Amino acid sequence: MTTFLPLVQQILLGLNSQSDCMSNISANATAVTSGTAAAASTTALDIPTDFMSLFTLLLPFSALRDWLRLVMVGGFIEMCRRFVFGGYTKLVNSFFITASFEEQDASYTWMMVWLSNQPSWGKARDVQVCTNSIINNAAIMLDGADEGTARFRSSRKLAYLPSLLTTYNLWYKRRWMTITRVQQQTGWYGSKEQTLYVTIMTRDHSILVSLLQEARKDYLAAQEHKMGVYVSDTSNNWRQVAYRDKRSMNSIILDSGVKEVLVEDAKDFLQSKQWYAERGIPHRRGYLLYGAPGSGKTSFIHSVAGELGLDVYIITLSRLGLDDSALGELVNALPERCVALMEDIDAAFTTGITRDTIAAVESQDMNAGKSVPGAPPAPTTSRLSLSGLLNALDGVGAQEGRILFATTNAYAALDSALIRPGRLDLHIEFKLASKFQAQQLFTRFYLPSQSLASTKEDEQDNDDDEAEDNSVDSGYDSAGRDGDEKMPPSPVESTVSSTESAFNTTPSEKPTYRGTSHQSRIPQLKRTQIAKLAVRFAEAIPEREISMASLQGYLMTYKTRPYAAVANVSAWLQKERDEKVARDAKEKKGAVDMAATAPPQEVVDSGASEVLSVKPLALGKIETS
Ligand SMILES: Nc1ncnc2c1ncn2[C@@H]1O[C@H](COP(=O)(O)OP(=O)(O)OP(=O)(O)O)[C@@H](O)[C@H]1O
Repeated sequence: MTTFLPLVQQILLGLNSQSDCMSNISANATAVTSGTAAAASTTALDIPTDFMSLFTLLLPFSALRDWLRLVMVGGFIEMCRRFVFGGYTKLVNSFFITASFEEQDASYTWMMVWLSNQPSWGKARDVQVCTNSIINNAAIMLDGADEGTARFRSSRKLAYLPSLLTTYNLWYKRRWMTITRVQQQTGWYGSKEQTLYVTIMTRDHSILVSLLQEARKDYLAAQEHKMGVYVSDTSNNWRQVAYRDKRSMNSIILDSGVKEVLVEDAKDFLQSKQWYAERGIPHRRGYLLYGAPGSGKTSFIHSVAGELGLDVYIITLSRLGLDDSALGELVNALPERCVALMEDIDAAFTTGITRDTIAAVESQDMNAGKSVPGAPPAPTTSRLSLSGLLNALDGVGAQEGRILFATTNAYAALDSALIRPGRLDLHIEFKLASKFQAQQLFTRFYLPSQSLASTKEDEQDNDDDEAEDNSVDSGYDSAGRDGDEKMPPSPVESTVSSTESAFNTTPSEKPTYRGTSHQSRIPQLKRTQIAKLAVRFAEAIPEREISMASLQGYLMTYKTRPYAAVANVSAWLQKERDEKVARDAKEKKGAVDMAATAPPQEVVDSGASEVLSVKPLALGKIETS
């Protein structure tokens, strides 16, 4: 500012003197020529109109010259500075390799797992502490040894994360390495994305490759008993939302052969990439699991994914904002080997209709062979079209190597194009529980945990068959004998405090209880006893009338009382039937009331009946019966 002031002053002074001079000349000329106004106006101030004349006008001012010199010298110095620093940065960078890991990409989690395995990272002095359960599995765990206390309390595990904007120094294969985590606003609903930058001092790319391989290996090792569950967010990116323990295949009880067929088929598919490529067949496989609600479709899919060691990507067709192109993008972004899961695939195109009404329409349709009034409305508000879904499943961009599982409770309502081989190759029906399933469920439910893993018969089982028929649940055999057997198990009621029982009793002494203890109720049954009870339980269960989920729910109320479970099952079944009759009557009445208030409706023509008609069984269809 101080540089400019003298310059401005000089320019103003110069202009004033020029203008004074001009006025004098003008005044003289006026006097000589008797002062015509026209003459005065023609001799106006000579204002420069181009750059050169402006430059010539300004050049005589010394301050301006100094200023120009300053600008040139300053510019030159700045140019040199940039050149030197730019060259230096380039030189330094040429000795480093930098990799960035976006939060929504799986590699970010790999790096977190890898970090958690680095001893030096555990000693970091500036960390972000986090209780997010997903990251917990991928960062330093603080309370891993605290499992015992966590069992009885709602507990969140603690983990260290690299602090934002802090640079950490580590050594990898004797190379210096820095790690920085930054967070940026993405602009969508204020959402933020995190990026991890890893810089390694090396010119050798194989070091980075080996780091990535190591990180992936660590991740897979950590995942051995776990399974990642991903869903798409509003920005249409896949996000890991859960990290679940794998569900054992043995815990799913289906009619014999069903599990084996599907698992063998899926394993064979994963190993046949070359076979598909040689024959020009897209390397994709689709399974449709259909049938009664609560028959184990979802549980089975999770179990299969665990068995195959694949993550599950849940595609929610009814997600807000999901249209054809978004679905296409999502499917294209699936990793090569994964399980994609579309639950209730029928619901994406039938709005305002419940499962029961679909089932009712199905049964009506199957009986009559044609459509009836009250058929489900045509797709209306969904932004997803059937053709969009079909394209996503097998369009050119559809990911190779993925296994698709779709579930539905309304098989007959599905379009034949959707369920044709190539899109959904194998159709498996899940029915209501058979006697066989009920028996297996009972057995698994009451077997002690250690026996669940073993397939061998307990060798000591044979000796106490006699006592079995006269037995009652052990809880009632002791203190709680007089208790109400229909009541679900109650929590521990003891006059002995937990501390007392833990520290003041010797192994020979047993704590004395006044009430009934949950602990004392746990039945100590042999396999043969359980097997006999299971047979009696299954005898009471009608074939294909109750879902496995309902049976499981019933057994849960008799968690530690197998004898009571068997004794009360008939009463429970009767209650279930009565409730169902009441529900059906209520629904029927609702439907009649609706029909009475609705405007007259035309009978749907054969076009609609095509959609609802029962489809011929596609190739590879399996029924669990
Ligand atoms: N065949 C089965 N074997 C073992 N458990 C089962 C079986 N079927 C259902 N269950 C139990 O019932 C519950 C519900 O099962 P699941 O959600 O898998 O049923 P679904 O067929 O997917 O139901 P929906 O069609 O309503 O989604 C789960 O807790 C599961 O453990």
